[in-house]
Amino acid sequence: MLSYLIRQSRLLLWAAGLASVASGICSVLVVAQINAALTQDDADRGALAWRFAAAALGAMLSQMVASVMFERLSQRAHAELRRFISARVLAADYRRLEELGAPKVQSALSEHSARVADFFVSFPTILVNAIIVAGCMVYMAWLSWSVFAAAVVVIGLGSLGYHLAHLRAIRHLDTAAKEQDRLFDHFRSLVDGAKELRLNAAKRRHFADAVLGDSIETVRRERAVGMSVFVLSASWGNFLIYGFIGLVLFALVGDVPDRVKVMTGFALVFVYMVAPLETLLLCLPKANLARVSGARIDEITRQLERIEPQTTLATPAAPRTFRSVRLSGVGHRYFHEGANEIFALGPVHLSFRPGEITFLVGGNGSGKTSLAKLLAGLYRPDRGAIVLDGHPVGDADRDDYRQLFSAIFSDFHLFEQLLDGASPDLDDRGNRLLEKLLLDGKVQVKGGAFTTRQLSQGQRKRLALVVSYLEDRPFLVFDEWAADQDPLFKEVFYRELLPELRARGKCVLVISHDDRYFHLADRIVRMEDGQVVAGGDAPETAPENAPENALENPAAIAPRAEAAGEVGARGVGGTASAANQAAD
Ligand SMILES: Nc1ncnc2c1ncn2[C@@H]1O[C@H](COP(=O)(O)OP(=O)(O)OP(=O)(O)O)[C@@H](O)[C@H]1O
Repeated sequence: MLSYLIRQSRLLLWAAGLASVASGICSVLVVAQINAALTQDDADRGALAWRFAAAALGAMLSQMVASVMFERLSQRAHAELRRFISARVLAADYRRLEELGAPKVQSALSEHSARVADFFVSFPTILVNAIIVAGCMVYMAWLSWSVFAAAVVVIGLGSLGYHLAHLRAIRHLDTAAKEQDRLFDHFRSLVDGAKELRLNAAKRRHFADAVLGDSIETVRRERAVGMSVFVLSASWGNFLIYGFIGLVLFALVGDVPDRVKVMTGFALVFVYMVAPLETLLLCLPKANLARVSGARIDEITRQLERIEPQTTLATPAAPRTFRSVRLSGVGHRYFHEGANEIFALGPVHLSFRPGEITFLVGGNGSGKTSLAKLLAGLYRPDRGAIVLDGHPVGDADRDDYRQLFSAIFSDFHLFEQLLDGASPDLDDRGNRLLEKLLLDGKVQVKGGAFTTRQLSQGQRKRLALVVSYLEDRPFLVFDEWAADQDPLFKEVFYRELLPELRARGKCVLVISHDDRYFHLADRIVRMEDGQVVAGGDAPETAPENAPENALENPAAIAPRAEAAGEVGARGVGGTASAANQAAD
């Protein structure tokens, strides 16, 4: 990731790097002028003063340019990373995203990207100080080769110690980065579970001490150990420098010519070099943290690798239609790592056609929502195929296929904006629907956005229904939509809205536990333990040669529902309407 960003900003990085090099060189020149002024009696002091002033000015200007450029690089890297991760998340296979979980994505978007961006801010510090140290070395070599050779040995030893320490530190920083993803999950629980934590003091204490506390502590401990190792190795480097100054002053500089100049030069250079070297050694861990974070982002985004190309349909595309959607032996498996068990859904054989209302019923955990996700193309089938108008839906066209659907799952999300592209009558249509759903006193659509989302759960679900209506897709999926509605609105939903959708030719899949309304369905599909036990197509009647519109042959459907013991399961069209009237 880091190398990708570096490649992306190569030009700017080069320019900023050159400015840093210039700043480093100017700083060394300043020291050289100081040394000359201190030790050369016969020097032209006027020329020396000019050179000193030029070097100081050059150091300041190049430092300014480099810092501004690196700041821009850092901001650009941060934005680039956020765009890159968001794009990966948007394009990711939904199931993979579900498996990865929100906290990891959150931590990649926030902390890890901030660390990587930080690297670009610390980069000039590293570069400038590295140049100063290198320049000082060159100056020392110019003063005396033999002493310089000794300096190289000392610095070599320091670097070796630093490298060994570095390997150890990285291990701890890695552990901290992984634990931090879990910590983000706990942070979410702090807010999402606020009610539960307030209602149960023992649970709150356990969460604070054992769960959240442990996680915070692990991150603290691992990061503290990792960073301490770095800091200790920096101090070891410092000690080597002081040792070396002593060695030069009291042992190495023998009777060389210009003894005073060499000794003063070395002492001056070393004292001058201590601060940059120290900064360098302290900044390197930041670069390593950035590397660890970059690797973590890589790992997270690799798991989000896109499998399917995204649709090229423009957002306000005309609503598509379909003649039939058939699940032909489709199946999906969840592997539960902790419990080491598998939940297997299917193989399911089911057909859907426009103008048909199907109720999907069954006990908790029987697989209704999973089947709805499979049907809507959110999950790739592990087996079998989804056949749209006689053509199997593959990876290449699954995103297109999904555009047939509008779904309200129980964990639905309400966006503030309707996100339906600019449409002059969007507000009007939205407000008319709000009126129809008795929400006009609470919320309005203005400028393509809801004026508020601070509503009760049932009201929020009605807002989601408004969004669904506005999307005007041919296939609607309602996952226990009515569960949070009051009896009055349940009536409106089952007896008015659903028939109205059917009359408009919509295909509707309703997941429901409201058995008093089951008789209003055209067909009831029952699930048990991941299998369709009633209302599905028989595998042998599923193939392509089944009548394209089974609605023309309601008898083909009704007996299956009845066979499943669904009291009141009806045929479709006129039959259902008559049944409804009778029930009313
Ligand atoms: N995101 C998931 N990750 C792993 N396993 C899952 C996931 N969602 C569901 N499952 C598994 O699939 C089974 C069926 O879940 P599903 O939500 O499809 O049932 P459901 O019939 O809709 O239940 P309910 O009526 O309670 O909403 C669950 O028992 C669970 O083991």
